[in-house]
Amino acid sequence: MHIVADENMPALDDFERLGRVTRVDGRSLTRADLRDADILLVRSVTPVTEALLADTPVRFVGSATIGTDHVDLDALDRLGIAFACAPGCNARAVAEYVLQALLMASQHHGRPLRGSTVGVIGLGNVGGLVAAWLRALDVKVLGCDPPLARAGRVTSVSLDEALAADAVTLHVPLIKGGDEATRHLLDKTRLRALNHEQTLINTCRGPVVDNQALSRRLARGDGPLTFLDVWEGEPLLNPALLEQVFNGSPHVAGYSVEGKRLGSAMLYEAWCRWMGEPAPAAPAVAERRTLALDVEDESQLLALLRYAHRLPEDDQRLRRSLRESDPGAAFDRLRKQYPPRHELHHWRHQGKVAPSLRALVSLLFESNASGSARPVPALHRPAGSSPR
Ligand SMILES: NC(=O)c1ccc[n+]([C@@H]2O[C@H](COP(=O)([O-])OP(=O)(O)OC[C@H]3O[C@@H](n4cnc5c(N)ncnc54)[C@H](O)[C@@H]3O)[C@@H](O)[C@H]2O)c1
Ligand SMILES: O=C(O)[C@H](O)[C@H](O)COP(=O)(O)O
Repeated sequence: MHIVADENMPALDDFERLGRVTRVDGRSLTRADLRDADILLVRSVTPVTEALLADTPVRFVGSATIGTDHVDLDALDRLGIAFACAPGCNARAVAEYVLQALLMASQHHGRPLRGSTVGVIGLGNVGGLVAAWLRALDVKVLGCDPPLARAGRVTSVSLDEALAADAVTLHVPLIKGGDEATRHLLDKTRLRALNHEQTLINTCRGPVVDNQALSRRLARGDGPLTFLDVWEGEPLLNPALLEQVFNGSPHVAGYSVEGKRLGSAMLYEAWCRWMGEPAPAAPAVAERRTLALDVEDESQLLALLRYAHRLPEDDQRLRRSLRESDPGAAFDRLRKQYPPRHELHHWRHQGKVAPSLRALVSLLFESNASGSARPVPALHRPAGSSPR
């Protein structure tokens, strides 16, 4: 068995037991790399197209990501190739990023997060978790998810109602065309309606916000306090826009040690399911070390989140990278060499917690390593195909 895998995927031990693993640069991967490959494992930087896979022996493609806008599922269907991805694998990492951004914004605006309103656009794995954490803090969540509302799974406000909140955070998939398109969901008109008292956070996909229109909006000086983790045109971003945002990062909101490992493990689980083999046992929960910090107010809550990850450091590294001769390569290098960052549930919390923060702090440290909270891989089987 020959497995071709993106060089930025950790924890491929299970696949290594299955056969030979060749590591490749996901951005420059070509069909020639797949001439004798059975399995292809990618991350979000590899466009998975008919041109890449036609006339190769690949029978299974796995993407260790939540987003799948880089994958042409119809082409995989036509070619009879199974596809797996990892919904929810890094949802906690993104939710911690968003919570930290919201607390930074509250400090900047000089008003508490508790009691404010937050528009959460998209209430799936990430948005649903963000909403649950915020409700635990007595934040008024204006959740907007028309597809889930149509399925009767949530109640949804309109997009314009959600955009009127004190802060707005985006968690939709990138859908480039058709009736459900989310490309430029925040266009010139919607961006015009946001003001300097508000906060805008985008951690889903760059093109969900019209970046040119956002830059023009921010240039007027009365736009929202903006946090961008994702950019139109990655790995090249608009340097003027980075200058204008309050905090920028190189598409790393989901880059936790746990999220990346879980992404790889979920693909192996999907492979076993595809092959009709028993699922691997969930890894034993390691003994957790203690994180001793009191959380008696929102500034201490911010300090707690920063014990795990400091958002301003992502921002400083990204701004420095723009001074390099090849900023696109620098953006990718920041992602490849991202310092190990743990999700909070890696530790066991000890310390005084204000009664108003107890519900949230206990959710932040809840383990999802096993049981019903453990995310399940998605496996797409092309009609009539079989693994053997
Ligand atoms: N920056 C990062 O590192 C990072 C990490 C993980 C995920 N992501 C991105 O975040 C996106 C969301 O992740 P998720 O796990 O929550 O995905 P998900 O599929 O679980 O949830 C997406 C939700 O958006 C809803 N939706 C679709 N169109 C909508 C619209 N027009 N308006 C409102 N809601 C709409 C869907 O019904 C769904 O409930 C992913 O698709 C991925 O692109 C980024
Ligand atoms: O969709 C996702 O899961 C994230 O955007 C993912 O973390 C992006 O990281 P990449 O796959 O590009 O390494």
